[in-house]
Amino acid sequence: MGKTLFDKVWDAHVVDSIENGPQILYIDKHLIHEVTSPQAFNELRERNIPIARPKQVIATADHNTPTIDQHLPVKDELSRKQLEQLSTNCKENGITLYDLGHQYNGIVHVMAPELGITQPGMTMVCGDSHTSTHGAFGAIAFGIGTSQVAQVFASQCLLLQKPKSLRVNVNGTLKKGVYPKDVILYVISKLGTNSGTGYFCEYAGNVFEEMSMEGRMTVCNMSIEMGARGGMIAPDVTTFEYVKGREFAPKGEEFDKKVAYWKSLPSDADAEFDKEYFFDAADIEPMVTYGTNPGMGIKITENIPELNDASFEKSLKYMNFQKGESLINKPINYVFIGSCTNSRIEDFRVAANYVKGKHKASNVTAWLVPGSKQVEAQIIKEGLKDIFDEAGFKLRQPGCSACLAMNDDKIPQGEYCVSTSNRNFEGRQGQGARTILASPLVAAATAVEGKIIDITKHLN
Ligand SMILES: CC(C)[C@H](C(=O)O)[C@@H](O)C(=O)O
Ligand code: SF4
Repeated sequence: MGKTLFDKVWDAHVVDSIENGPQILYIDKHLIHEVTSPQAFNELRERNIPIARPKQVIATADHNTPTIDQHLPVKDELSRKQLEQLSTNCKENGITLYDLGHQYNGIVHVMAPELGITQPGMTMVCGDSHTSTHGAFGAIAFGIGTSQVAQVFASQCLLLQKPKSLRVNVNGTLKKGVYPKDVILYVISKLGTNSGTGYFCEYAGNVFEEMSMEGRMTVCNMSIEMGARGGMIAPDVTTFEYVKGREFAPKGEEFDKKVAYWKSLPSDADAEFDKEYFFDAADIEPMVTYGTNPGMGIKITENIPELNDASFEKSLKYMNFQKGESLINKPINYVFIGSCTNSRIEDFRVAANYVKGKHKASNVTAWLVPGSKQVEAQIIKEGLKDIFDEAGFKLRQPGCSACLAMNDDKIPQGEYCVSTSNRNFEGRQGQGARTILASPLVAAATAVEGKIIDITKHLN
């Protein structure tokens, strides 16, 4: 039987196996941020264990960072301490940190791929669930808990049980106005938030083959929202072209050698998956969520389903939505374009293309938050910032921002926010805040109209 992409990368990293038990997997890259690393650093310090391979660890500050006035001292005391702690820990242990204000700073899942740290065939971990993002390159990348962060610090390895394999196939032609975010929201709405539990997912089909790396990252990012340990897409020419020439990518002959190896990674034609799903691209439309988990999604033209289920009803109550209702024309006061799902240059191009020549609705507070300093610089360089300025939007500085209420960017109680992030859990964007997940296009259109519109009727 042939091997899957996952099998190939996994097998190449097994250091040792325990009969009928877990395996020891070598980890190529360990990404860290301020939220989930302090406890692990403390554990090592207490036990007097050095970091095994500090050069394989890369740090950034993202969750607690403010998105305005980043040149000033961080106002919030807790956040400031958290960031200072990260800086001290990195200095003491010889770990490279792209701290607040550094030209390479950004959300961990945006800056690492953009620097060429993320490469096909690697094993990558981070104490962060959306590490699945890096699977877009054909890497095995997944989030780990704090005790595992300590394990990787101490050994550059992890003790793991091999997950089962799942493949999601999407073939056909996507309609106009349908973006990678809609594809993944659609898949999760069909499969549910537990469908991937115990599995590692591969996305296959011409829809993913034709996607940019930015789009693939958006898709893999949300693998965790269907319960999967991670998601991955076979590396191809699009991947190689993206990686080529980036700061930490292999260069010259070394790059060519790597490409030859990366070409051997895609799943064999006769590889078998434990579970497989097929979707038709033509069935997908711009999506919105109406509930409090990412699986509660509908096409923007559809109505909220009418289910008799206690948790469903609780969810609608939190959102203040009715069964059978349409979200079109719902007044919206907050829009967030950002997060590790949709804060890359392409996302801002989509938003800018829509808002060009239009103006932000007066009732809307819109946060446009680039995923990294490099994305921010690119937005300015391409003139997108001017488009946003003219349309009455203000571009903020990079960070996780309103994706989760860990910094100053919080959505007020009871308000709706159309958000390009990945989670719509209760209180995720602020206590009592109500999140509607959508693509950058739907978010931009909402900001211009001050309400949700049927975007399918507004595409030129
Ligand atoms: C804070 C961090 C541990 C968390 C995660 O693991 O994903 C955050 O990034 C999130 O998106 O909820
Ligand atoms: S942007 Fe959001 S989902 Fe991504 S790492 Fe930050 S908090 Fe987590």
